[in-house]
Amino acid sequence: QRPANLPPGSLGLPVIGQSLGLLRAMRGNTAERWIQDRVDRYGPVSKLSLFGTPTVLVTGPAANKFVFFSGALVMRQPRSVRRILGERSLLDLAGADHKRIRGALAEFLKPDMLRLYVGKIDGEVRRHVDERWEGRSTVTVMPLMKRLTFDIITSLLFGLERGAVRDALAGDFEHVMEGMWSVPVDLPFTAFRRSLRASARARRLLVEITRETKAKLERGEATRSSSLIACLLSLTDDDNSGARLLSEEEIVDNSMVALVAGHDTSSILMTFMIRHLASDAHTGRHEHDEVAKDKDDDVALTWEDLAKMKFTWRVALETLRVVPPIFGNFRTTIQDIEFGGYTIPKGWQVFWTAGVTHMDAAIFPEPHKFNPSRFENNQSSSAPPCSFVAFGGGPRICVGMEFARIETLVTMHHLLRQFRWKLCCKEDTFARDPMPTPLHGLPIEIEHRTCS
Ligand code: HEM
Repeated sequence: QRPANLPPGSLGLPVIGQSLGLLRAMRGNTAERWIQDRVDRYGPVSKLSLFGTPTVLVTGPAANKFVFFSGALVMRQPRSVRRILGERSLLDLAGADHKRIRGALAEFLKPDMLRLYVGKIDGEVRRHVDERWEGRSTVTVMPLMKRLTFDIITSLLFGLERGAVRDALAGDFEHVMEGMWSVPVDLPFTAFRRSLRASARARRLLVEITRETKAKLERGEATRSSSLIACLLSLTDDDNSGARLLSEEEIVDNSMVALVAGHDTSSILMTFMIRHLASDAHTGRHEHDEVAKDKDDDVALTWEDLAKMKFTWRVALETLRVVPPIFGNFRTTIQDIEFGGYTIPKGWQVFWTAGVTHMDAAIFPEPHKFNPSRFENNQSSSAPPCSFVAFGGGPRICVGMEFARIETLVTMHHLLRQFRWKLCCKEDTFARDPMPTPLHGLPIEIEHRTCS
């Protein structure tokens, strides 16, 4: 029996609910408006039905905090995501199981390791600029940034260097994302079918890599810290039997998540930064010229150099505020739970989104104005907790946040030092598919800059 004090709103049509309305709004880039309209109509807590499950939409910092910290909510991906990425990744684990896999990922993303990555990322970015930007008058930013971030993550976390295998995997991952948020019916010509097929090919390759890595570990030719897969293979059960904790399937599922989470988000951040910087108003080129002043051109950036790029990181944070790559995400209740004076029944989804909070004028004055200085002093200290949620929050806050900072700063350094650019399209719009995708992939005209 349903509790009497359910949140206001309607569950809409059976199965479909409001899914098509939301997906249409995302493609038309009016999803923030769509959410705001619901908030205006029903308040910050309302019920609806998304992707086949009754759902409660919650907005605002207090709601974000509730979602990120409540022990009665677990992360559970929509069926489409689970079919594509796998059922056994950390995204669908809770408690100690989640902590253990997250710990393995965090081992590769902790400051000691990140410090070592800067030089390698610098090398990938330089090669990318030489091969794909140099000598051209126009480039299309979004596919280039996707490829760059994919190459960075595969080489650093999976030890997969340039060549035919990496090219094939990159091709598959272009399709993997397509059907992630869709009605999960496997029919010909649908984005969902294309995603499933691409995911199956990518998984076969990851199985091969896992087996090779296992053999290398057994022969003593690799160690736990050789790659993320080696680390996942080295996790053992708590009972000291030395038994491997994760099956091959679990290793592949978690690798799929790391690959998707580790490249698709930061590529969007860089794409939208390049879009904002086209107007030249916020480039902060000066700090990059200062960093370069004391170095030979062919010497790689260091961790210490990145610490001097404070303004550029503020531009990144402001870009993430205005266009958060992750629109929002779902949790599932494991018991009836109270929030905002309403009951959310056990088994319902809770849907948090970033946009409404990021555009709240009470937290971010003049929210439509692009103003990186609002992130001076570590974000405005007067803002309530969980106001800036582009990286989520609580125990599931993005584990790759610092990694994203490093690759973004290295990339922007080389682009800002070497080029000026302007947008080719007069109409400067984007759709969410489900990630923000600028019109035509953001073609820009570039010209070489004479560096000081
Ligand atoms: C600008 C870049 C990035 C953005 C905006 C971003 C955003 C997010 C957000 C919002 C979440 C939390 C989702 C939720 O709580 O519902 C998350 C989680 C996660 N992110 Fe990122 N991310 C970025 C880069 C990365 C990178 C580079 C990696 C890997 C190297 C990564 C790996 C992950 C993983 C594995 C999780 C799941 C953590 C968990 O459930 O414990 N992300 N990210």
